[in-house]
Amino acid sequence: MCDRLDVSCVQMNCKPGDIKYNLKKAREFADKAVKNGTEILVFPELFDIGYDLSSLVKLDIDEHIAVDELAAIAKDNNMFIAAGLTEKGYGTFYNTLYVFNNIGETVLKYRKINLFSLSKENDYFTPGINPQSFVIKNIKVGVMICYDLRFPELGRYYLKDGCSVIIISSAFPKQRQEHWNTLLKARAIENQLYIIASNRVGSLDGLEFAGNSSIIDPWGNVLETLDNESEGIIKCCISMDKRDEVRKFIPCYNDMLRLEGLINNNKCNDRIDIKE
Ligand SMILES: O=C(O)CCC(=O)C(=O)O
Repeated sequence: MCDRLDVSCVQMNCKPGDIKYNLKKAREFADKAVKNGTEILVFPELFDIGYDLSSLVKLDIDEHIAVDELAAIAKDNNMFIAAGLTEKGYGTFYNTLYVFNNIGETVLKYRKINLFSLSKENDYFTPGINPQSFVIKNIKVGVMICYDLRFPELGRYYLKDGCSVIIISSAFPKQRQEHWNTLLKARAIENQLYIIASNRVGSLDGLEFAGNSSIIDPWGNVLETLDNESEGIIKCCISMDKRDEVRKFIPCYNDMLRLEGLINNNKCNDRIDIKE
């Protein structure tokens, strides 16, 4: 049983609505990543359109351009790729994270569950309803997209599902960079698993993005990170020995099960109503 994985994260500045340009850059990043032994490479949220939601109505997005090219890049470089892409459904769009394996097959399609209303994502996309995970080298990996990060319930779901890693593909704004860094660490520490988080840099219509793409271990140590403006790739070899060491040292999982039992036996009577 293999317990190590070479993971890399891309931090890029995408061109709004220019799918071909963004895919060309993706191939360049993958060509670099393969040289350092990367087994799985992660790209930011909706990086095909550079998170430019207005381009969805202007462009006749053909999902397959991005999906086919990313699958080919994965195959050509013999690596897994996780990438945030636009998915065109019947009369709707989804904000989707695709995972391709090293022979170019789609092994996972996760549709963002928590759409970000502040950016009007709800006006453009249909929300997903299923958390998703996949396995690489016997290591189970759960996935999130950007705003999902704010919901500890999803991280918990993946922990209970047996995941040792969570991949997060994002277009998280600079204005809340501290939230980003804090939430990434929190999800790693509370679930005692690895976080691999890819974010974009640059700006779109005055909205600046936070970068700070990071790889964090189950103890909450930031193993690798980037600043809030540079493009680049970070790489780490993650080890399940570290996961086991942390989980043995503080047995959060068993204590959580006990706590859940207690909570389920106590009914919550007072609910908070938030007035619109
Ligand atoms: O949670 C946030 O502050 C940002 C979320 C976001 O930008 C997104 O989900 O695209």
